[in-house]
Amino acid sequence: MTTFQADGSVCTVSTLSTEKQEKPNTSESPVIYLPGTDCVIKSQASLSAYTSYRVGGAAQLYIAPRNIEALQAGLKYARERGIPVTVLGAGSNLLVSDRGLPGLVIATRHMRQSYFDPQTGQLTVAAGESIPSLAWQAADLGWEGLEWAVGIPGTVGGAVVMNAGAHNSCTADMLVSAQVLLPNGTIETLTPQELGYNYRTSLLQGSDRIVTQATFQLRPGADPAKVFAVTKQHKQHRLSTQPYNFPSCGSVFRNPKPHSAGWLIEQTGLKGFQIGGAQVAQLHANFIVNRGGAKASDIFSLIRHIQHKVQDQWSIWLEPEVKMLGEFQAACG
Ligand SMILES: Cc1cc2nc3c(=O)[nH]c(=O)nc-3n(C[C@H](O)[C@H](O)[C@H](O)COP(=O)(O)OP(=O)(O)OC[C@H]3O[C@@H](n4cnc5c(N)ncnc54)[C@H](O)[C@@H]3O)c2cc1C
Ligand SMILES: NC(=O)C1=CN([C@@H]2O[C@H](COP(=O)(O)OP(=O)(O)OC[C@H]3O[C@@H](n4cnc5c(N)ncnc54)[C@H](OP(=O)(O)O)[C@@H]3O)[C@@H](O)[C@H]2O)C=CC1
Ligand SMILES: C=C(O[C@H]1[C@H](O)[C@@H](CO)O[C@H](OP(=O)(O)OP(=O)(O)OC[C@H]2O[C@@H](n3ccc(=O)[nH]c3=O)[C@H](O)[C@@H]2O)[C@@H]1NC(C)=O)C(=O)O
Repeated sequence: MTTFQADGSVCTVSTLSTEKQEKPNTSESPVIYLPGTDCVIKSQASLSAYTSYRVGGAAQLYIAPRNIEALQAGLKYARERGIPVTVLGAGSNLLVSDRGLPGLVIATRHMRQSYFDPQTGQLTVAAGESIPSLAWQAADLGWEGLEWAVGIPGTVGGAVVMNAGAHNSCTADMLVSAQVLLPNGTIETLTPQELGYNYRTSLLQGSDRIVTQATFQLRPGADPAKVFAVTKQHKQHRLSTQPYNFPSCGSVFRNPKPHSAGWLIEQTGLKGFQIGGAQVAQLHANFIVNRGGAKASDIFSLIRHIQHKVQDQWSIWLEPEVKMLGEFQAACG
């Protein structure tokens, strides 16, 4: 839903492309809410519905808060019970173990709100907003700066943590500040310098801070048709070079230097190689696609197989970009 204000600013609440429709609770079991909120706590919630790979076991407990108050209540709930917390955005860069995850899984994807401020050219967005949706909205408004983000099916929070990027731009380039929630429930505002950005990395990776909101500096006032054309061109380039027809996590490995991971894997002869339902994509060798019925363990085994084969041939150990959550075991033999 988009609201155009009299001062030219635009507020939007949108949906995510990795999201499946929530089914109404038709079972007899009572609905349990986080104390003091309308946020439902689900038990044994299958995480395959919440990751782009469409694999993974269940979360012991799962919540998807819509605002900071519910998120704070979730952290308090976990703290009081001494259970671990795992944060998901849209799950588009995750491999979740078939055994599932213990403790409380918090998905930020329902934390939605965006505000395009025409006075400052700044876009302030809640963590669960969809990055590709924002790219299309900015294009519609004639705001430059997010053309690169089209086709990256994640949330703002995930992009801030991963330093998501494409076409020689990345999240850190436009980020003004990120608001984060600490485990004790307090809020901090951090600058890009404090977040220690580098290629596909930030200090938020492996930290216990949760991104709740981000502000980006964009460039309003361009011709919408021009911004739209560049955005569309990036999307078309992606569709012709990356496999969007099967579930994936995007690039599995970070690019080493001097050769890209896709080139190294293709030169190792692994295109099309398959373990269970997991396959090295024919269109792009740095994508592993779920050809149907893949288990997380198939994808994990294929990741290890690729690492060993590339190491044998090129003496390079490829570092995964994908975040692996839960327990995995390398196949023996
Ligand atoms: C088809 C496809 C194409 C892709 N193309 C690109 C690309 O071009 N460039 C690129 O960079 N990536 C790409 N990706 C990968 C992925 O979309 C990005 O890494 C994205 O930024 C992940 O966002 P997410 O919300 O899905 O995060 P998730 O995958 O849910 O989480 C990623 C990490 O961030 C953490 N996290 C998520 N949200 C928060 C939060 N609010 N606070 C704290 N921690 C959080 C998680 O714990 C996890 O460690 C692609 C993926 C797919 C499926
Ligand atoms: N392989 C995988 O594992 C996964 C792939 N994907 C794919 O990632 C891709 C992300 O693509 P992307 O286009 O960036 O975002 P989406 O297709 O997800 O669209 C995001 C938003 O932008 C709007 N939008 C899309 N195209 C246009 C357009 N041409 N003009 C104006 N608005 C538009 C959509 O509106 P509306 O809803 O009205 O179309 C939607 O609100 C999708 O193709 C999705 O299928 C997503 C998840 C996993
Ligand atoms: C998809 C992701 O990000 C993508 C991002 O979308 C694109 C576009 O900017 O550039 C990076 O891909 P990439 O380096 O593989 O880009 P490409 O242009 O497709 O390939 C690089 C080079 O490898 C070669 N290549 C690629 C795939 C392949 O199967 N074989 C091959 O030889 C290409 O010919 C090209 O010379 C990002 N990947 C990484 C790990 O940095 C992601 O991070 O998930």
